[in-house]
Amino acid sequence: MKILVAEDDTTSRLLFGATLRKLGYTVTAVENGQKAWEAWEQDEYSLLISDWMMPDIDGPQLCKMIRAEPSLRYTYIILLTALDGKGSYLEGMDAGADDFITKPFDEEQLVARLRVAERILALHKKLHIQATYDRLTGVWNRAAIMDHLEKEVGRAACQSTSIGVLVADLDHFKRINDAYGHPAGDTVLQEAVRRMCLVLRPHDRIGRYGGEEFLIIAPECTENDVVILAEQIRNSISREPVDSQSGGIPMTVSLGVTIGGNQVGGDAGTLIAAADKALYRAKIAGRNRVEFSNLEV
Ligand SMILES: Nc1nc2c(ncn2[C@@H]2O[C@H](COP(=O)(O)OP(=O)(O)OP(=O)(O)O)[C@@H](O)[C@H]2O)c(=O)[nH]1
Repeated sequence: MKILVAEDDTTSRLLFGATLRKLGYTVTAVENGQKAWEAWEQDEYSLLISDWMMPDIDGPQLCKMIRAEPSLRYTYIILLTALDGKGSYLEGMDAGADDFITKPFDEEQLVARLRVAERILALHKKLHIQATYDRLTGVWNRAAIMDHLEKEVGRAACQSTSIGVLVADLDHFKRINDAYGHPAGDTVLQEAVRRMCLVLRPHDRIGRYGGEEFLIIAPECTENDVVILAEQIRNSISREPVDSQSGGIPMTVSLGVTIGGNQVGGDAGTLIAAADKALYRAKIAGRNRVEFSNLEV
């Protein structure tokens, strides 16, 4: 676990650093709130131990700044205080701190506080995984891939780049369930994701958009690129039947694709609508195919 220590008193800072390192933690120790803020922005720290009183940015201010950031990761914050009084504890908690340690610190008390921090961080991570990933396939769930699409649309607008959006829907999936059973259908979904991931580029992202429907966001794609990527996905999926206890299960996919961003524009909703429209055409035209739709903006 990576810990950031912000403490302007040199002796106390060195002592914290040495004790935490001895306990097996990776520590970055800085001498004021501004440096702590810069370090926190640049790296991922699970825990911040910050002095209350520091020049410029003090402990509670630092807490507020960190809590104001829309970050996926949670930083557990312990404030160091020589103060003793209910008012200040509450002020620290209201600013976003999770716990306190009174200076000079007692090592056993520090270890106990770290145990609590680790427990809370583990719970937070578990909740985050449950809220972000699809349990069956392991890819992002609908909310997470939609969040990503919103961010990528914003990024494409700022940087004048294009963005490819692909909606992939397995064909006649109900028939697969009906013929081979629901557990076999689950296996097919998992294998479909594995095959799609094989052809995605490093910055492409995939999420489960519905039952047997997946949304893929492919940044910096031309119309040609996005169609090629969709064809690669289609080929990868239909290449060979999926192994199951009841024998090989043939599977195919239809894809609707579009591009937005760079000169074309479009918000998340318009992009999805265009890709959906193209998907509808692919289904009507016989499935196991790719269709492209322009944005209607
Ligand atoms: N095994 C399994 N089936 C699922 C899951 N989620 C949704 N389904 C099934 O997916 C099927 C989707 O059926 P439809 O929407 O009719 O689509 P389809 O049969 O694929 O037909 P087209 O999309 O038109 O090619 C339904 O039978 C759902 O019960 C899942 O997690 N596991």
